[in-house]
Amino acid sequence: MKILITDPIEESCVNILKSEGFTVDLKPGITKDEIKRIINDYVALIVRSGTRVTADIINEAKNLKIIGRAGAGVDNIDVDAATRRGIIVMNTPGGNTISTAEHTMSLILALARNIPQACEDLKSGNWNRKKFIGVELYGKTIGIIGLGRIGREVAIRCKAFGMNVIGYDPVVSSEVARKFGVELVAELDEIYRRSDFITVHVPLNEETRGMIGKNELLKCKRGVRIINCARGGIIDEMALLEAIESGHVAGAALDVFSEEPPPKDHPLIKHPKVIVTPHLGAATEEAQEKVAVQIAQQIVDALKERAIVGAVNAEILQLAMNEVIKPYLLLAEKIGLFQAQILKGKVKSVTGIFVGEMLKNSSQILISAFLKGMLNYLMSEPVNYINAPVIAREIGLSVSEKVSDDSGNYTHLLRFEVKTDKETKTVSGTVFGNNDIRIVGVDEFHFEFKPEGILIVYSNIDKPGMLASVSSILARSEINIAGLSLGRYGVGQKALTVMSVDNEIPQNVLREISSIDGIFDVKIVKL
Ligand SMILES: NC(=O)C1=CN([C@@H]2O[C@H](COP(=O)(O)OP(=O)(O)OC[C@H]3O[C@@H](n4cnc5c(N)ncnc54)[C@H](O)[C@@H]3O)[C@@H](O)[C@H]2O)C=CC1
Ligand SMILES: O=C(O)C(=O)COP(=O)(O)O
Repeated sequence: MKILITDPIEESCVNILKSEGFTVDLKPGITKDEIKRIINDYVALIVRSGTRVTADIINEAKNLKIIGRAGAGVDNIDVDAATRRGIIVMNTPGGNTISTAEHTMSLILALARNIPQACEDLKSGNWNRKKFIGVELYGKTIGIIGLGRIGREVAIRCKAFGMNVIGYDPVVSSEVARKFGVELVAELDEIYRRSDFITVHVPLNEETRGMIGKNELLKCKRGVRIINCARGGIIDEMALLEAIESGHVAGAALDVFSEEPPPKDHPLIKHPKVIVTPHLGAATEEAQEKVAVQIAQQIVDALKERAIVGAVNAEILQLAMNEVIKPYLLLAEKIGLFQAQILKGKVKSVTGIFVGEMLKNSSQILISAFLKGMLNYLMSEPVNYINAPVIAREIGLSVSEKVSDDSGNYTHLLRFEVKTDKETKTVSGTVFGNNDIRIVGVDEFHFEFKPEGILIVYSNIDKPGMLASVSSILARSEINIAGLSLGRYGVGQKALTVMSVDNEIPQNVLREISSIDGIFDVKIVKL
């Protein structure tokens, strides 16, 4: 199996992958066209922020299973396109947290004391002590937007400088924020209104793109200093330039830019009140070693199906590695495949009904497993746990779940109800022992059969001779019956028969069985 790496990465990443038996092609600086030309050969792609993994690359990658980001931000990867194709996207959060927090502190201090400007001035032969008078951090208020891994480490360090730290993050509680010395505010406006320094530590996404623009900057205190060590594009660059030129913003420190590398004559970068670094937040020996090792180990674990760590679009996959859940996933998939082959009409909706705490807690992945089984049969493109819900949505399938206490005496029971434009069909199953999967109900009929191999499924009137007629046709064609399961209402009423056979059923045999009086809806099901 081959792995492609398209950005510079520490050697330890390559060494780990090779020691686990993978072939690794390290091609930093490779062009997009070249990636598109060769990507089909690879099962995994590893990038940093330099490679834009766009939908057109992803669509060429027929064998790709994982896109690994050696770092935190995945905004350079089209995660939706990857999910649609069933490709895992994973990052290595935490590996570069400290380095980025320390870089943020370096920028805050450098900005407060005009260090880059003073350094450049002195190197060009001047001795200007007055020109570079700065401000103290002590006693100033810093507003931290985004109190995740990096935001929190920045908060701890700002506290050590005697700053008053306020923060905004919709998913963090006041209690948690207080542990890091942060006063949580309810509105971003309060950050703008109160802060002497503002630093952003949020991911770049549709919600955060341009979140600090002209209006937000106007809400800030006059003389505010702004730091961006997260992503270019979160702060509107032109609005920031205008606010600095007008004197409303005293200065900015930027590690990241909306276009990287930025254009040569970027007016914001050239501005004397702006200090810049070329995306160096994670550029330390320690961070690079950590993210290189982490991404290599995560990819090995995922490709060898040992564990899924760091997946940003497939959190539920971790459950698929759980030995107790595994047989239920196989069962759900087989029920999906079974339903797809016996249903009449166009599928409109699927409802998963779960009995037992363990199954209720795993409902999402069980539904994905069912959809995987059903959609792989109905559609020509490959469907897996990751893209199954997306594809279901695309084709207008309504998917829901219910919990049930109607266990039919089973501790754990899965039931999938599928509605088409012609009928509703419900199939249930359970697992005996550790991994003996069984279908135990089809509609109102109770059964017990193993969902595997070739099955003949038919409805019939429950009267003498039905089974003998079918078995004599099969015997004549030298088809061996391996198992039999009958479900019926009562004598003389409608019944359902599931017969497992050892050989393929030729069309003429199928026609002959279908023509028996009292037998109808004959289906061959392959599981
Ligand atoms: N300059 C550099 O080299 C580096 C930059 N980064 C950037 O920093 C970002 C943050 O990294 P981590 O702290 O590790 O991520 P994280 O996921 O631990 O934290 C992000 C936080 O932002 C919060 N958030 C999301 N949307 C928000 C919004 N609209 N308003 C306020 N808060 C919001 C989240 O709730 C979360 O707590 C990354 O996404 C990446 O883009 C990360 C590492 C290095
Ligand atoms: O991890 C992140 O989000 C970063 O921005 C670091 O980027 P890099 O891996 O240094 O290109």
